[in-house]
Amino acid sequence: MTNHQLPNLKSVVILGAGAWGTALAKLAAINGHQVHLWSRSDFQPLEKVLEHQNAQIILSAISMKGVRDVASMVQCWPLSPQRIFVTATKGLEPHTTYTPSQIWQAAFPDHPVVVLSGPNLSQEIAQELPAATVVASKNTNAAQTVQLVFSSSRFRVYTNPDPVGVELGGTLKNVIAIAAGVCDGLHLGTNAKAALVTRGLTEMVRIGQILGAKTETFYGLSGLGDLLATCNSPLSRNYQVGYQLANGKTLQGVMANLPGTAEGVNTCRVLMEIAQQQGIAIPITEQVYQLLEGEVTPRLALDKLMLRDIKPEFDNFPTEQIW
Ligand SMILES: NC(=O)C1=CN([C@@H]2O[C@H](COP(=O)(O)OP(=O)(O)OC[C@H]3O[C@@H](n4cnc5c(N)ncnc54)[C@H](O)[C@@H]3O)[C@@H](O)[C@H]2O)C=CC1
Ligand SMILES: O=C(CO)COP(=O)(O)O
Repeated sequence: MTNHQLPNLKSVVILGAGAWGTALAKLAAINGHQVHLWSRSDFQPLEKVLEHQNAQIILSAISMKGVRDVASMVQCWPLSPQRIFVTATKGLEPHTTYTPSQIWQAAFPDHPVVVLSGPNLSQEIAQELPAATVVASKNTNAAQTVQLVFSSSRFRVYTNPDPVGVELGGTLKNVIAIAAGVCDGLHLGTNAKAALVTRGLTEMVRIGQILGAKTETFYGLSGLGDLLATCNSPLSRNYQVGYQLANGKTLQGVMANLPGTAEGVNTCRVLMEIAQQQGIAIPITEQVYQLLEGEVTPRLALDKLMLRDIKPEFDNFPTEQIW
């Protein structure tokens, strides 16, 4: 499929007019689609927007803390099952440990749900710098429809059949990005950063396997790709949290001045719940958690990671096949 087909223009409602919702609205509008960007401060109530707009695609770029409330609000309005939901949120719900797409799918069991996630720092996309992303769904037609809506010469969109894996890549890397910010804030060097990001990816795969993701997905754009972008850019709010903590700021002080949402802070807490329930080792996440809770200093967190028991690099390495 190419994105040079005759335009099949859609009506798109984007929920959440933060940095990411606004950038995505611009991408769809540039392609000629009819876009309504809704936020809770909109002069029109949500039900009026859904009624008047007759949206074929409803995309949520709401931060994690608001997803369930907004999904409940949308549920109050009758929608035919052809309407496609797209979720672009990168987070996990506390206690239920649901991903955003699981919340949308539970609220709308008869509708296709598509996850949109990738290395997509919104400021770069708003400047029309080139980027790529992934749209993932169990419903291939729905994923391809969303692919066409957003694809352009500036935004390359791939499909993927593993929505949980794509969603978790974007969510789990936020915690590693906080650690990467600490690493840079402490000026630990390139070797340390490479080790941290690589072991971070191992940790993401380990959690993903427990939560039903396909391992291969973590080596694609929505996993490794987003990990590299977020761990290497001061544009990332999660990276900024770590960087500023390493420079002696308090979490409260950092969060008060942060432009927008750093989902990694809450995701880290949810991951600790999952690790305790499932008995899996997530040492980097654990140190980020202790740092966020004020239980360790950045330097002590580093020492605790470096002085863990020595072990093989991989848990189940098939040595006989290698030698
Ligand atoms: N900014 C970025 O570069 C990217 C962000 N994301 C993800 O997209 C999500 C949103 O991020 P941003 O737009 O940057 O955050 P933001 O903080 O700029 O915007 C969040 C939006 O959610 C809305 N919201 C929160 N709770 C709500 C509620 N209860 N009811 C109605 N609206 C509510 C806010 O009003 C705001 O419009 C996050 O999960 C983030 O991880 C994903 C890719 C890129
Ligand atoms: O997810 C993002 C880039 O893909 C945005 O990262 P931050 O939320 O850390 O700014």
